[in-house]
Amino acid sequence: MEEFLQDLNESQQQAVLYNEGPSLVIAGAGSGKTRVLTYKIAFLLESGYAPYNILALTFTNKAAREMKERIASIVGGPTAARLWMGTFHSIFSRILRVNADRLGFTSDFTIYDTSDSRSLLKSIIKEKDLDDKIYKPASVQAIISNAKNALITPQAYQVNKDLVESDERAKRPLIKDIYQTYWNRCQKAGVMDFDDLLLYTNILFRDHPDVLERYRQIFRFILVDEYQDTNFAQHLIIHQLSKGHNHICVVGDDAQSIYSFRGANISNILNLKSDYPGCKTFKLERNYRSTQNIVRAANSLIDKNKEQIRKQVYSENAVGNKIDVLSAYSDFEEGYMVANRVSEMKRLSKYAYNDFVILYRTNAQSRIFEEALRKKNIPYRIYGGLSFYQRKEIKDVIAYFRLAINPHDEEAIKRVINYPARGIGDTTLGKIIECGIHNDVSLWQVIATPLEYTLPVNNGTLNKIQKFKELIEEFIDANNKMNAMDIAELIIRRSGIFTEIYANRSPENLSRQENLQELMNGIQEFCSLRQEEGVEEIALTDFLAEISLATDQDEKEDDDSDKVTMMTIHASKGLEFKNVFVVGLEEDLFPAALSKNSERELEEERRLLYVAITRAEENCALSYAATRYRNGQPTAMPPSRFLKDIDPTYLNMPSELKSKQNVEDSIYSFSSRSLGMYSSSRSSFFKREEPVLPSKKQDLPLKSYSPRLKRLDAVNTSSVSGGSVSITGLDVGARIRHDRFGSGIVTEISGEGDNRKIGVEFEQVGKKQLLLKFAKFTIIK
Ligand SMILES: Nc1ncnc2c1ncn2[C@@H]1O[C@H](COP(=O)(O)OP(=O)(O)OP(=O)(O)O)[C@@H](O)[C@H]1O
Ligand SMILES: [Mg+2]
Repeated sequence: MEEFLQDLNESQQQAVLYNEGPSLVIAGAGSGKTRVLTYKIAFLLESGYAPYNILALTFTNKAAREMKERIASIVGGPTAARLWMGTFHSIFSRILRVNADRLGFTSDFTIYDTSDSRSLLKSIIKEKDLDDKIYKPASVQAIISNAKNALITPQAYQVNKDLVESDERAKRPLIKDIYQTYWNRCQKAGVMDFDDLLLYTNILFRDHPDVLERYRQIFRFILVDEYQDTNFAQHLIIHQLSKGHNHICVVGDDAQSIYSFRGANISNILNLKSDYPGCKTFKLERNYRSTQNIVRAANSLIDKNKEQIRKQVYSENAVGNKIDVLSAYSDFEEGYMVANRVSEMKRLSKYAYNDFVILYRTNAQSRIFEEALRKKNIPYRIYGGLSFYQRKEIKDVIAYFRLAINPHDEEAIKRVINYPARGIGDTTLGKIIECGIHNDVSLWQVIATPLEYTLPVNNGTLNKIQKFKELIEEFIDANNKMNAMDIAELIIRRSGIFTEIYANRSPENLSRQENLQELMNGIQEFCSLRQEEGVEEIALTDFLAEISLATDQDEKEDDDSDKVTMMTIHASKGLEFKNVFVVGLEEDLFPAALSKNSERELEEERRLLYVAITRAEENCALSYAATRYRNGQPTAMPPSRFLKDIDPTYLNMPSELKSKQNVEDSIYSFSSRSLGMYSSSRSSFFKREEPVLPSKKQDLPLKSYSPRLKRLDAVNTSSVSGGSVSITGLDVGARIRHDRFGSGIVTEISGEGDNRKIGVEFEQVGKKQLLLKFAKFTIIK
């Protein structure tokens, strides 16, 4: 047996070694499922599979990168680099680009994020003169998204009796028309939304058997992590691709299925056996992550769910501390309690800030913790929320980027046709849209040839439209000739955004300037990484493809400085931290108010808490507040029913819950007393401040959003760039430290001038060629 398999226990080894047919590893949290998948890939490579014949799908890009690094340390970097490894969306968008013509798209299609899709739906609802209180854009979006994930196209939707009748009962009979219009508009604009990436992949494979056959030949072995959160569209893609060879291994935990609102279907894993006859199941029972108390507490919680595959999970780690239940009078106090604990634990133990995570049910809860941590000077980072690429000034610039690549992109046109202001108002835009619909062409076609489509505007307006058209054409032209960095700068300057944002130094503009700078840093970093690997010309398209598919967890991945992490529980899937705070354990928040009507949804909320608790290695605390500001009002919040689902043997309950014997009693007493207590009996230490409205983005400390900026600064001061300085001590045999690849030994130096390269054998990622002109590293003596 390969030596590296010694890192696994016996049941894990069996799962890795089994190779005679489809297999499923189903096991509780922290039992090494991801580890099994990682080692299985390494094992397949060692047994002769070529890396480009292995497809491995993960839930986030970050997870893919981490897995790749681990595999690289076993089989070497270059081999690991050639694996097909990534999220469903990133892998299948690559495949769609290559085969776009089969679907009536070009390979330059752009991608609508959730807010672009919502904005298009809003326009459509308005154009159709529908009431947006009945046809709520968010609900319509969810219905269309569900339909797409169930592989129901608009044509199929029209004739699907169940769906049509259900819409009629809900007095929204025109959803089917909205869906059809939305579909046509995306096609005209040459864009795909996130759900389309999966839907079109399915259509591609269904309608083009030769393409399916080609990818079946390529993907000789398929592995999927977190299978419990796949939806029907993903499940089917995998099923199609693995048919024939049946070389497939999926891992998952039904108790951690938490994405049903995105169409994830727990039955995909429960019914795997019927889809893959002969599928062999492996169970892993030993948890390596957490203390015994944490594992037992989590087991006792999930035990209350009816729908589940029963599992034994045990830990042989230390018994550990009980889970602390922290009771606060208010959300504000909850923030302080957690912040105080963090500093105390850090002071008393060996912990770094990185060892702490605060997990919440909804993004909005982060503000109160930010405030408390900031006051105590505790550094933190937030994942998710208003992501960097969702900020206005960034979306504006990216809209121009998108137009340089695909001028038909409707949402991008709408966003910037009059930004910065160029006298093309809403009325004119309305006419352009109408004209496009009337002639069945894209907005860009109308803009490019307004006379051909008899756009009803005066000559002054025609002139302005002409100027906008010339601007975009200039960008398209430049995009064909320039690299990503230069075209980005050209766009920012020529579009007028630069003048707009650098017009003055108002605090708002300063923050926008920093964001623009940060965007440029991001592009620069993206380019230098590729250049170091020898890719000379990096196109804007490559950068855009990369950022269009970022997930909540991916955003700040480069920031490895010492900070407390905050994120939603959804984003924490698969991760682990020494100390975990799960906050806001209150009725109507966790479980969420809407989930309380159905047992099924309540079970999903319970699984969510199971996921949260099982992120903890050493300590876990659960907190709740008796009152919370909601919709600008202090609102009484009874403690969550889930607190009583956990076996009290593993909990340190606050005395008020203990004395009442059970939480249920206290649910009632809490609601009646809490408001009075809120104002009268608070200690002065937790002085209440004015209720604060959700913080504006510029209130947030910029640093927590600027890991790239920081990183680049760090690189500039501590390392050398081979192109501009003559480097003494850089010889074959020299030891260097590279910012990203870690340390390694120079094995060769070749080339002249701009083409001068070094070959480096890195400890972690194996051999790499670096172009000296771009490479950034330090020579270690
Ligand atoms: N055989 C083993 N020996 C030592 N450590 C192990 C072993 N198996 C797993 N671990 C460690 O236990 C932790 C949990 O493993 P892993 O993340 O693979 O679990 P998982 O089942 O994927 O968890 P989750 O359900 O949360 O995704 C990791 O830190 C991993 O390195
Ligand atoms: Mg895992």
